[in-house]
Amino acid sequence: MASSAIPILSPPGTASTNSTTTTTTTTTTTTINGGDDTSTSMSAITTNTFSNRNSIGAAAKTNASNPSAKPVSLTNSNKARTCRNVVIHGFCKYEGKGCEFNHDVGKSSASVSSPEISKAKLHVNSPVFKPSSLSSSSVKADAVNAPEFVPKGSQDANPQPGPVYSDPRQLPHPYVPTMPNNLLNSMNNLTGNYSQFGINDMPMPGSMQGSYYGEAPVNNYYYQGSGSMLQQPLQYHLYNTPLPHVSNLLPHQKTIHGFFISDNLREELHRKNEATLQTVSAQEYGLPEELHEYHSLYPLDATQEKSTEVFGYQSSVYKSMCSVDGRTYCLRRIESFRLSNELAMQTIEGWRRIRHANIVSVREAFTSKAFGDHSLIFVYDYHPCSRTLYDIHFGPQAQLASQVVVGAPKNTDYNIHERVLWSYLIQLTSALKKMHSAGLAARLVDPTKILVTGKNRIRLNCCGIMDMLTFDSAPNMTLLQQDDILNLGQLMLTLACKSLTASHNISKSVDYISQHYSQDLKNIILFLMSQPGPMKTVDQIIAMLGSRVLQEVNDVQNANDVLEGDLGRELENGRLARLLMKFGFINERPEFDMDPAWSETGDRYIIKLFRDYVFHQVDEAGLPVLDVAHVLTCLNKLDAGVDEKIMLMSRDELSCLIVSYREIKTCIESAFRDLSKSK
Ligand SMILES: Nc1ncnc2c1ncn2[C@@H]1O[C@H](COP(=O)(O)OP(=O)(O)OP(=O)(O)O)[C@@H](O)[C@H]1O
Repeated sequence: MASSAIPILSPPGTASTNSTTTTTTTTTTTTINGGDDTSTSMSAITTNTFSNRNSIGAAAKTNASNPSAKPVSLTNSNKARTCRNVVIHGFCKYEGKGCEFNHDVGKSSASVSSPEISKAKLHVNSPVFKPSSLSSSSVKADAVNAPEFVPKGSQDANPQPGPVYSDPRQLPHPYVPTMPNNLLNSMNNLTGNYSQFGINDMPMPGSMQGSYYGEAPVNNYYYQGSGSMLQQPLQYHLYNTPLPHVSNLLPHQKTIHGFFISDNLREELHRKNEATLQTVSAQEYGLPEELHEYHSLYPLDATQEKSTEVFGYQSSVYKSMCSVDGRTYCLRRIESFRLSNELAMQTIEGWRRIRHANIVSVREAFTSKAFGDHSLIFVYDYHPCSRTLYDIHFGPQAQLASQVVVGAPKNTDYNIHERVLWSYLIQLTSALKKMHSAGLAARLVDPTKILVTGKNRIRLNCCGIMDMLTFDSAPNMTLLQQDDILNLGQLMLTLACKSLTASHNISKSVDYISQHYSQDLKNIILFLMSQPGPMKTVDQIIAMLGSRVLQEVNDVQNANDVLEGDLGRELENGRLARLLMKFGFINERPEFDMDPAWSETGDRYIIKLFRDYVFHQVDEAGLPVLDVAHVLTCLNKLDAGVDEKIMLMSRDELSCLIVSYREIKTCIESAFRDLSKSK
């Protein structure tokens, strides 16, 4: 969608009402409930006809000034009055078929130029008429069952010919949808584009359905038609950010984006869902169909190259689905490793108990021959779309960025921002604290084994692997914990200097840090890398972090507030979704309680008319009006049960009801209660 800024006239009370009193002066009003419309919750107005079904938003007049209004019968005196259909729509389809009003508007210049007509433009967002004298309590059933008006003499075999408009300017303004043209166009475009995404167009079966080997299906997606579609498209960009020329709205106006979570977050969540659901053909990729309790393996390694640097063995990583709990996990396979001592398996138990925000949780470990060799498999929590710290700061993209800024002055984009470095340090220290307190050691504080699972959000990965791989050598845990601290220092040095070889020349690296970062950061890195004398502990690091921890807590809480705001907006949408579900349960239900007409009678009839009002409006050409803002506004008002009144029109255009959102809400609740009681 190129642009989806929809100015919405809100809040309800601020809408102008000038068109409401002027469009209704010729309406023949019939008050259903004995004429006592001050105590009537809903007025049913029966007119000779309202053409252009559901072009609602025009106001209807109730006889508010006359509380004891009685039904008015049509008499010959009406011949002197201009037919309202002609006034609103330019023609009356009952003209010559019994409609008694005057259709000879062409000769009456007053009726053409009257303010009545100029203000009678029907409009989805037109403010609705809110009669001051009508109270709203509940809808009387007899209002719904009120007899429909049938014009006298409609069966007349010799209808009088009505006036013919020779000059189109005499016709009143046609209905103009309120949706901005650009939105309408973009919606049309979208519809067109999505029609291209038929299953037949996607040559995916049996092949990888993702962008795993960087074949850039994303480009295909954005440049549709320029290549084959490899990826099931997601509606990431269904709501683009508003274009500048439509985003300068008045304070009381809202864009469509105001109703939903931010684009970035929505896209990120979509991407994560997509990544979690991606599959490949096991046969094609030489993967086992099943591995212990896991199936649907999907390789996560970005390259085919397998290094033995970290573990001493080749390893590979897969996403997979657990057949026991249906969840997605990450499997790390240590290839060609034969477990000689069964006791080594017990080392994983300590790790299974660790739950920490900066540690990728370990689920279990097992051996398998499913790959045709002796493999050791570790199962971890799966974090979709995560990348390693190495990828982010030393991967091809980061290198490209560094080339641009070679020789750049202090604190340019080339260096990692100091606040990010402190954040990493605090998170990793927190993870180490948890492990060391549990008598464990990370043993892998390495940029390739630290996952970045969100913005500056890191987690230590691959915990427990080294314990099992080196079980026989019975390593000393105290020394391993000292190594963790040393490795943390080296990692920070590497990141601060943005160089993988920073630890080869420590004095030069420290010089670089003192030039580009604060004294505090340099001191803490030096402490981490210093020889233990006698022993360094994580608590000492925490003491040195000092007030930086407070800064981190503040940042985290701010981020939390933003997410809570987004959650709040989705909560609103959740309410609307529930309303729509209730509509679905009630509307067009073929039968309930032995009554085939249940969904068409009583309260349900009003609900049906309201559904038409919200979703089935048409413009003057009979084309559907697809105004998302109108739908959202109506549903929000319905959910809130506001007293604002709207006019609902029957599909045969012979009768209409004036009813408040509060009353419709009561109808829905009552109908839904009936349905749920029947269970
Ligand atoms: N728990 C996990 N959840 C989700 N994705 C993961 C998880 N662990 C690893 N990955 C993904 O798998 C990819 C490969 O991980 P791996 O640890 O093998 O990194 P690597 O850089 O390839 O290291 P090595 O050179 O040792 O193979 C990572 O980039 C990451 O996207």
